[in-house]
Amino acid sequence: MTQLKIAVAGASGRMGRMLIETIAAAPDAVLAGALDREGNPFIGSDAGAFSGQLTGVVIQSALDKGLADADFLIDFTRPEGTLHHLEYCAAHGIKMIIGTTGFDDAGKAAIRAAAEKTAILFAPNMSIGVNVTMKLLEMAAKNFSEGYDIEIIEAHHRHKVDAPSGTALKMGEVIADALGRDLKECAVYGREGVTGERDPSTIGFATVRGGDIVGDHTVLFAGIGERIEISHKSSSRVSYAQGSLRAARFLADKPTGLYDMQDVLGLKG
Ligand SMILES: NC(=O)C1=CN([C@@H]2O[C@H](COP(=O)(O)OP(=O)(O)OC[C@H]3O[C@@H](n4cnc5c(N)ncnc54)[C@H](OP(=O)(O)O)[C@@H]3O)[C@@H](O)[C@H]2O)C=CC1
Ligand SMILES: O=C(O)C1=N[C@H](C(=O)O)C[C@H](O)C1
Repeated sequence: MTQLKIAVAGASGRMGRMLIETIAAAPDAVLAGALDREGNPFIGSDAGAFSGQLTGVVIQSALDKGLADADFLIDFTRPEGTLHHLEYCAAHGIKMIIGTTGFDDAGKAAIRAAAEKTAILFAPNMSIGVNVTMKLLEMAAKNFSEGYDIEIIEAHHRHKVDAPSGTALKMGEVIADALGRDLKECAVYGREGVTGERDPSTIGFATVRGGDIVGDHTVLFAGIGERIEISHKSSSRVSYAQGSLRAARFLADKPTGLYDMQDVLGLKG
């Protein structure tokens, strides 16, 4: 069996650690490198030290060392980190699975441009459950286009730095597209003070941050006499890591191009 040679960026982070454990347990993948940024206290440590299962792969800050043996980079870091790695991967034909959230429009454009040089899978949520939920939302939105107010509520752990979550924003885009609206024009991010009555053409977002919540998303369609809630709740980061490995398998025979988890799951169209 050909082994997928995968490096992990943000190796000491919450997702990095989970990815390293998941790769170690996968029969068709091998950890081929580990990255963290300069100054990170774990540079020079074995990437498996957190789980007590040594990998023989040392966490590096230099991209040429950390990526020397890798065909794939799985990146769950921060936008500035991912964009730095992106340039190197595009130049060296290393395929990327990008889970980082919080990109601005210029960051997203850089990812699109890099996908002309290498294969990239970019998704704000790698879990199978969330991506199937996206499809349910598309179907629901088409049927609740009149008379239902749409609100997206998300909750995450106290360490999360971006809001609303990338998943909530993607849910908003899927719903807006299904309704023929532009999310940039109809999104309302939080409310305070005398807001006036709700504009029915808007899609509202509410953010909760606290404790160790892994990631909860609910879309509320509130009508007269009834309301419908479509929810997904993550109880472990393992679903994101397993989805990322599935994404690497999907990219294995793709030389270039930009994909998302809907492509992996055959849910497009
Ligand atoms: N798509 C998906 O399915 C999921 C996406 N995410 C997203 O993944 C990202 C990471 O989440 P999480 O693991 O919880 O975060 P953590 O803060 O736990 O980990 C981030 C890692 O990236 C490193 N890092 C931070 N800034 C840079 C940089 N500029 N260059 C290189 N490395 C950097 C950190 O190093 P240091 O400690 O030195 O700062 C750390 O090792 C977030 O954007 C989150 O929203 C999370 C879960 C699922
Ligand atoms: O930061 C997190 O933890 C998560 N981030 C992603 C997002 O912003 O949607 C995915 C997941 O919800 C966990």
